[in-house]
Amino acid sequence: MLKQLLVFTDMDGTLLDHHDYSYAPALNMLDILKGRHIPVIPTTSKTKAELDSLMGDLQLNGPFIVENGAAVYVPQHVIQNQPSDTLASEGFWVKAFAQPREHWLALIDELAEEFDGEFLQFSTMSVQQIMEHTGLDECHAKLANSRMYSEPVKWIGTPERKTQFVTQLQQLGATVLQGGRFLGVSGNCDKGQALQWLVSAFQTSLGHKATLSIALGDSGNDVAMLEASDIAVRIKSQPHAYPPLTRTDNVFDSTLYGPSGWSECLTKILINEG
Ligand SMILES: O=C(O)[C@@H](COP(=O)(O)O)O[C@H]1O[C@H](CO)[C@@H](O)[C@H](O)[C@H]1O
Repeated sequence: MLKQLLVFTDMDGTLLDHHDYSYAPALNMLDILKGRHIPVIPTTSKTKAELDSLMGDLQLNGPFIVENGAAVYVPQHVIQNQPSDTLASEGFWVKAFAQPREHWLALIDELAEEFDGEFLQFSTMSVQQIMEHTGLDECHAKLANSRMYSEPVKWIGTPERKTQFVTQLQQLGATVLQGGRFLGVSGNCDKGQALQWLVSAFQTSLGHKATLSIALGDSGNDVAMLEASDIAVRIKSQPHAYPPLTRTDNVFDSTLYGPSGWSECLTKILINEG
């Protein structure tokens, strides 16, 4: 194989089942990718704390992208020379793209009165409420609320008011991305910018060897990385339609849901790419 394949994968609804967060149907493909030294790079709205736990479960030890592209974590054993614009922290090179969570909480507060009773947000929800709205257990609900750069918002008002809420947040300088369950409120960052930064860091560290990036996702917050990758895979979702893309080349749509669709499409791509 001439090119280094890189797999950027969304978590909820993609590698993990939307409802029970199982990745069992993807285990065989994860093994195949590991055997072929193809990095699987979680690219998610989840937090560093959640990823610290999930990376071990998935037996992954490479880079990952958190909070909808707000930060990229690259283990120092993967890329030895420090990429520019990164900080060194606990064995990682960390590239941050967004301001801290407190900044976005203050913006949301500015709209709290006008949209009173129309949304919930992690920072004011109890652990029990986060568990109810996510289906996560207590430990994982706490990890999900251990955020550095972004705030998940659960919209409970009408679709029209939601559009007004999002527009006002954008006017205040926020980027708002729709996940499977929540709106992610953060800065000028997305999974696509983070993917591009990491591909470039890999290329530099590999002596400018060609790469082939494959992105897999199911929701609105995956659109930027699906547009930015060499190959885009849209994973079929029970709660919503495939995310709309402007590109039409090198796009695969899974016929199966979540991690089953993930394995289905990667099997086809690996056959094509040899
Ligand atoms: O917005 C959502 O529905 C998900 C989306 O996560 P992905 O970007 O699909 O991995 O993320 C939020 O909810 C998860 C639990 O359902 C939490 O684990 C995440 O921290 C939170 O951002």
